[in-house]
Amino acid sequence: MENVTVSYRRRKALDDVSWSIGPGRVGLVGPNGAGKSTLIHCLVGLLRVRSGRIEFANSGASVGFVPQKPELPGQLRVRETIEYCAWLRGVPRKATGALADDVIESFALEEFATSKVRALSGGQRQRVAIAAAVAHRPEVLILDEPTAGLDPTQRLAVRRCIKELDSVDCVLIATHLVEDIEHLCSDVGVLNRGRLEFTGSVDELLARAPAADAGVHGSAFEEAYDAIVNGNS
Ligand SMILES: Nc1ncnc2c1ncn2[C@@H]1O[C@H](COP(=O)(O)OP(=O)(O)OP(=O)(O)O)[C@@H](O)[C@H]1O
Repeated sequence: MENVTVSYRRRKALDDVSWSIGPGRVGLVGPNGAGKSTLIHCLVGLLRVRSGRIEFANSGASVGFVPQKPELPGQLRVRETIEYCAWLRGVPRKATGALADDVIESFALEEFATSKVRALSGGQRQRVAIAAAVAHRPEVLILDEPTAGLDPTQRLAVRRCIKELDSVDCVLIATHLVEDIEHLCSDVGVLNRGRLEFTGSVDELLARAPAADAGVHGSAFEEAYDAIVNGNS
């Protein structure tokens, strides 16, 4: 993305953001209201970019998206849901079954495959939402807060699924949880008040942690993040 600015009324939610994202798993962090969802909505086409531009390396790239609160049809069974989502993304009906079986296996969803979505726990539902978003084999996957509100065991299960996404060239993960970034991402962008204040590898971000107090109040990642967002050093 290049020089992307988005305003709601006159207030800038994204302010001249330029970022070359991926390949690999890339994190997007920032405080509440920093503009993370706005940036994601621009990438997936839910918001029209009127100032600046967004381009994918492969111009016909298919993009999968799991929003902050994925809405899945509760009355459908897990396998049907995944097939239905693949079909919605243009997969021919006769090919959806095999693709659903593939993701059900790689996400270890076999035991829920015939359960109705409304009977699933939050973590199970999130895994199904990710499986449904990748069944059509997109090159890019965008996840908005994929582990929010989950208990530690469910969080681990969701992270395991994200790590299984070998076929996806680039996964962008917006999250409040620094552990998600530490465990999943090689690169990270820090958004603050609409401005991209840091982009680089997780190691480069860690190098921003102030030496004093290291590890006393939080992890090195949290200290580095705080130094960037609040100028604390
Ligand atoms: N539809 C809208 N109309 C007006 N202002 C909006 C709208 N959507 C977002 N905003 C404002 O734009 C700014 C960025 O919001 P955004 O939701 O992108 O941030 P965020 O980083 O995703 O926040 P959070 O972490 O709380 O989800 C905020 O100040 C928000 O109040």
